[in-house]
Amino acid sequence: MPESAKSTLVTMSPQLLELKNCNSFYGDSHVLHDVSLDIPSGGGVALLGRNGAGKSTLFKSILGSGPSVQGEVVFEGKDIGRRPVYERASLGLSLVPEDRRIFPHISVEENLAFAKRAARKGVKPFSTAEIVELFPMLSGLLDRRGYQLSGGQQQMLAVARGIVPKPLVLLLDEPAEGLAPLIVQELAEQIALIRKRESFSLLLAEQNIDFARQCTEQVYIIDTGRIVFKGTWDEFDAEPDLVSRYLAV
Ligand SMILES: Nc1ncnc2c1ncn2[C@@H]1O[C@H](COP(=O)(O)OP(=O)(O)OP(=O)(O)O)[C@@H](O)[C@H]1O
Repeated sequence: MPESAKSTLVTMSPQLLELKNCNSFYGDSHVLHDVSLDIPSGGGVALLGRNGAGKSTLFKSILGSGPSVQGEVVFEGKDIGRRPVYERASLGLSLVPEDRRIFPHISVEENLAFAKRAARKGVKPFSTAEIVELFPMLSGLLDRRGYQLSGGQQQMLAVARGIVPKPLVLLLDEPAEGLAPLIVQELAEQIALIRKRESFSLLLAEQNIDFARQCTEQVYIIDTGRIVFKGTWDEFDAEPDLVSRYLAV
């Protein structure tokens, strides 16, 4: 291998998305403190933390959709921290927010069709048939309007909509919140399966540890706006007091 190629390999980052020493503020309120987080290409990362710990603020800091951020948001090696939210989304970042935000007065099929507009240039989004194959729960619901769906069906639709544009990074903010255990299990299996078939990266904010474990390989814990743990699930399990210290309600 030529020397120049070797040095490129050495300096190339294996991370697709990185937050580097980010401090985020709502006005005078300092919410994220020196947060650094890496999402490897094709990797799955869970972000665990109690209510108010800063999970949604971290997502908004990645997308540039709320707090003011000091520090770097690096995507494919470039600092995108000064770019507007629509430009960051068009790079392949897809957020499924905590409140789902599906359109209540149009059909499931129309909700999915709408999401195709978020596909990157040159990328063919998933067709409705492909999405139904990935999310069998949505078959038979295509004509229903958003408001006619149960909470679990709405969440499936929200996650499906996030996947339609074939993102490079899917950002899922507490998708299991408020769902019945059976639906949570189905959602976990779908996400794990889709991750195996499609090679996108995942950042998953959750309070449901079992759900997060099924969908990801790495774990971060955030507490009062600071990252207090980073490791694999095995490393997480080796420190059982993490749960009582940072995650118990
Ligand atoms: N728009 C805002 N203006 C001011 N403070 C905010 C705003 N949004 C969130 N906060 C505060 O920032 C802190 C972190 O909130 P954040 O929503 O990021 O937490 P979270 O971990 O996502 O929790 P939850 O699951 O309850 O949404 C909290 O103290 C919250 O009150």
